[in-house]
Amino acid sequence: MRRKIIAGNWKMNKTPKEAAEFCKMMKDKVSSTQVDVVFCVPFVDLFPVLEQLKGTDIGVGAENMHFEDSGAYTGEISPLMLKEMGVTYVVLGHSERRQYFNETDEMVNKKVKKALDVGITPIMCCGETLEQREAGITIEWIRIQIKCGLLGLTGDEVEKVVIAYEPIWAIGTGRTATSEQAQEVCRAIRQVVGQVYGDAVAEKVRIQYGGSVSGKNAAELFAMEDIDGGLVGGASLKEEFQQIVHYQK
Ligand SMILES: O=C(CO)COP(=O)(O)O
Repeated sequence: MRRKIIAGNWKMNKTPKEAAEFCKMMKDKVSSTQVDVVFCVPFVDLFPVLEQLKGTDIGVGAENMHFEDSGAYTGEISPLMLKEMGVTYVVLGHSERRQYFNETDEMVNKKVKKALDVGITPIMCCGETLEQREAGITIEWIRIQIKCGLLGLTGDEVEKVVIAYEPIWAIGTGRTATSEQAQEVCRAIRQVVGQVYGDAVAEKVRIQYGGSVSGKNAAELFAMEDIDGGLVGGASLKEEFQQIVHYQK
């Protein structure tokens, strides 16, 4: 039985002070023994968030990182920096990074490998555009993203990766994929992992859905067989996040 993982992705929101206040208010409300809960936050918020969440079972993640340990990469943050701070997750290959910062599958693959090497759990994102969905090539596209993102990893490593399926047309639009649409793609992701790394690995890998997840639709989405939780944008910035974490109630 896979343990569900529900992660907030704050994106470029909350100053360090706002981050600390929010965590102080939310930490007891989103503590859960049923599911893994993670806050993925901007780099400058990591310190106050780690401070506030110390002693809780809530994980803290970054929203990106470089694939080198150090070097002449002005403005970048390295995996070793994150590791030393106590960061345990990192979102990689989010569609916003692919779209606005030209991240390629090859870069995502390097970052996923590096995160695993330093002991940070990657949350690797994939997802299709509306045009791709309408052209009927969603599954093909997702299979390519997954195969490229995981290229060169061992089965043991793949088991540790969290995969987030986020249809781009559902992000920040209020237009959630139906639970059947989300399930169909999450199932296809598990199948491709199974084909490349074997069924035992596929059974263990956790696959999240992301895209307008809310307190209202979380229970239905997370009840689907191949959906092991969510990557939550807008609703993770608000008290509503607690309804998502406690979706069973
Ligand atoms: O991109 C997302 C999470 O990474 C989803 O964002 P929303 O929940 O705001 O649609």
